[in-house]
Formats: sequence, C-alpha cells, structure tokens
Amino acid sequence: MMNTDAAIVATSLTVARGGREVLHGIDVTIPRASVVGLLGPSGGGKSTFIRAVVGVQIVASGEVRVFGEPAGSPALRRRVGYVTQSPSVYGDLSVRDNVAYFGAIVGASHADVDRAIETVGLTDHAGQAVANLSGGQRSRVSLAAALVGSPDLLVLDEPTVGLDPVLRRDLWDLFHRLAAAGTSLLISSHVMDEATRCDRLLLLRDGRIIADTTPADLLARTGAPDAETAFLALIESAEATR
Ligand SMILES: Nc1ncnc2c1ncn2[C@@H]1O[C@H](COP(=O)(O)OP(=O)(O)OP(=O)(O)O)[C@@H](O)[C@H]1O
Repeated sequence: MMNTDAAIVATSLTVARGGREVLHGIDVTIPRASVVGLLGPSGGGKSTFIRAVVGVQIVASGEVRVFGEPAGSPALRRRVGYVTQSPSVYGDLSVRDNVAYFGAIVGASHADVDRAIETVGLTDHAGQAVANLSGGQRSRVSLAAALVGSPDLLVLDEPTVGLDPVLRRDLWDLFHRLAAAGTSLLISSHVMDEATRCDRLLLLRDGRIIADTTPADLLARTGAPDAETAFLALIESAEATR
C-alpha cells in the first residue's frame, strides 16, 4: 500500500549518470515534519538522490514519490523548495528583489517576502545587491528564495558549506523550527558532525543506503564516540561483508 504519510518514498530507485549506474536500487521512506540528513562521502550520490526527489534527474528504473505524487509532477511545484549547492540568485538584484522574484512565481505576498528574509537573518541587508554579500549571506538569500512560498518539503543540498560555526548552528536551529511547524526537510551534508543535528539519518555511500537510522542509534549500534567514527565503522563493516 502506498505510504502517503511519508514525505518521500523511493522504491528501487536506480539512476545512471555519464553511462554509469550511480544509484543502485534505493528503497527508503522519509517521514514528514522532521529534519532528515542525507550524509556520506563525496561522490556517493547525495546530489543525484536529491535531484531525483525534486524531479530533475532522469531515472533509469524505480520511482520517487513526494507526498504520494510522482517526483517533479506539477502538483508538487509549489510544495517543494529546492536549494542547490551553488547559490542560484541574481547578483545584480537586491536581496529583497531576488526573494520577491522567486516569490512572484509561487504567488507569495510582500509580507511573505519580508518574513523569508527575516527568517534567514538578512533583514538588515534587504536593500543590498547580492553581488556585494559574503558567500554565506548569498547562500542564505537562496534559502530565503526557497522558503518564500512556505513549501511543505524543503530539499537543501549542502546548505552549510562555507558557513562559520555560529551561522551553521543558527541554520540548524532554523531547520528544527521549520520542522516543528510541519515542514519536512531533507538536507545533504558531507560533514559528519552535522549528523547529530538531524532527527533521522540516511547514510549514502557508493550509491547505496548503508544506514537509515537516528543519531543515537548510529552511535549505539557502532559503539563509536562520534558520528564520524561511527560512519567509518559502518563503511568498514559494509566492506567486510562484500
Ligand atoms: N553530470 C554528471 N555526469 C556524469 N556523472 C556524474 C555527473 N554528476 C555526478 N556524476 C557522478 O555521479 C556520482 C554521484 O555524484 P553526486 O554528485 O550525486 O555525489 P555527491 O554525494 O552529491 O557528492 P558531493 O558531496 O561531492 O557533492 C559520482 O560518481 C559522480 O562522478
């Protein structure tokens, strides 16, 4: 039976890129209203999985459903916010004009625009051209552009790369506030210590999910003192059973 309580359900998802299979039949169910981390080493398939979830990736076989609908279907367009790895905003426009532009696409009001800018802590920079902002500020403009339509699912590809520890903490706090208000979040990262900030974890390596767990279970199962050591232990045990 189809699980419509889930935010995302991937079934036997297989994806090839550049003539090579890079996701090998992924089966996973991602719950609603929680912060789910997609972690794993570089090249493991995180961005590819995320692209399949937002419906911009050609799928070789299997499927991804989001809120019960096929990924990328028109019914989901306003319900899914996606932030790519590199900030996709216009440098010559101000913060406010950027967010208003993306807001117009999803029918957001002026108040929605102001709220999204405030949520990412850029109210004081709202009139400034994005080109004159720091890298971390630019990526927060991208996040505001994704937040402005109040999506039910927010998909963020490495949103904390290049941010200082205080900003990273603030962003994770924001993600949990959004989840508490009912938003589902899928967040990729290759920084293992961010694992402990997630409600649930998916560990993706070489195109396979090697763990679908919680931070506490990950540490308990491996007996490791931290997420990075736990992850390495899982990789070693996966290699030993190959
Ligand atoms: N445009 C592309 N053409 C061909 N192969 C690609 C393309 N993009 C990614 N790949 C390959 O697909 C695999 C998964 O890449 P993906 O970008 O999904 O990994 P990732 O876990 O997001 O890595 P990172 O953390 O470095 O962003 C890698 O082997 C990569 O080389």
